[in-house]
Amino acid sequence: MTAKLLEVNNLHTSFKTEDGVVPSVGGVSFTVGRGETLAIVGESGSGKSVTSLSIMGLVGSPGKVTAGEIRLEGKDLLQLSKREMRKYRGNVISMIFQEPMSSLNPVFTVGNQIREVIQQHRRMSKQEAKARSIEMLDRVGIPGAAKVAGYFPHQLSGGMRQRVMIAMALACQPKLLIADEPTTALDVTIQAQILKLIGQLSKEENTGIILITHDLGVVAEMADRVVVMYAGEVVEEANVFDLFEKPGHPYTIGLLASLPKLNEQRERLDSIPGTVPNLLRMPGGCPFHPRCPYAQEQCTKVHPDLREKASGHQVRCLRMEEVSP
Ligand SMILES: Nc1ncnc2c1ncn2[C@@H]1O[C@H](COP(=O)(O)OP(=O)(O)OP(=O)(O)O)[C@@H](O)[C@H]1O
Repeated sequence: MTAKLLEVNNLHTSFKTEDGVVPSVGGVSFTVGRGETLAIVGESGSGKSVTSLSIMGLVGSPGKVTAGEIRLEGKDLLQLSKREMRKYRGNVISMIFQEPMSSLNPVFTVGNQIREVIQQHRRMSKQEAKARSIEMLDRVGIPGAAKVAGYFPHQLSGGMRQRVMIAMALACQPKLLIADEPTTALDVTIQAQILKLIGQLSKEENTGIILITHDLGVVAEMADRVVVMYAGEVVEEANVFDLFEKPGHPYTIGLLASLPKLNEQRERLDSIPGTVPNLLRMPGGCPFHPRCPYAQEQCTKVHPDLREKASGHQVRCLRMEEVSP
């Protein structure tokens, strides 16, 4: 059997702070296949971004990956030198961030910035790389790509800047694309266009995608499989249909209840009471128990393992058998 495109095994990433060591990611495992879209969902602070930065090799001091494996086509990225990792980034693995303005350089034209990425990783003349950058701008649906290549980032709208970021991220045909809240900063119609574009380009190139979002509507639209994170751990993993139809973790059920449904008029949406725990002062037992309507005494004492609910569907809950949506 050939290795999965990406295998993350028991990843631990923590930050040293004045108050103590923050265990942001505490033993996360998942896989992404070629051409597959895996969504990682969870409230703010659940560890989604730190997981993706760990994969990119971009966790900076005071953060550190302290244990685990991140295998891309079988090769453990955590064993690569900084120099080797730079060859992977932007090339084999790319990332699209929420706010393109913070990733684009304001003093260079967008065409130059895409060309630079291409030339960093491919043996191409300046002319060839320039042509490729215009071709990429065209592919992401930017009208008048040759002209726009000469624009500076501030001359473009938010949606156009995000298209430029996608063009840049895909210019070297990465095998894995990490999209961290790629559309949160955009208005709803542009969001839909950008998501469609990412989906379409990944299908054409068989790119694996990790989509990080707290928007379950986006998950339903885009994902093949879903990982739900809570307090730095995976609490549920399932294919997108099972997750929506037969959620097994009370936290997932809470997230789904906060999703507006079509043809349903409600005064206000349900949200999960309470907040994500402070990782420095985690409650004993199951980290979700203080907010969980199913919690019993055992939940305050025993930390649950992931268990199989059905084939390909895992849940980290002691009371999984009693939980129903
Ligand atoms: N530089 C840092 N120093 C200390 N703690 C950090 C740092 N970066 C992240 N953390 C902590 O790691 C935890 C996980 O953060 P992360 O950004 O991965 O969450 P997230 O699920 O992506 O949230 P969001 O949706 O808000 O981006 C948080 O408790 C956060 O406070």
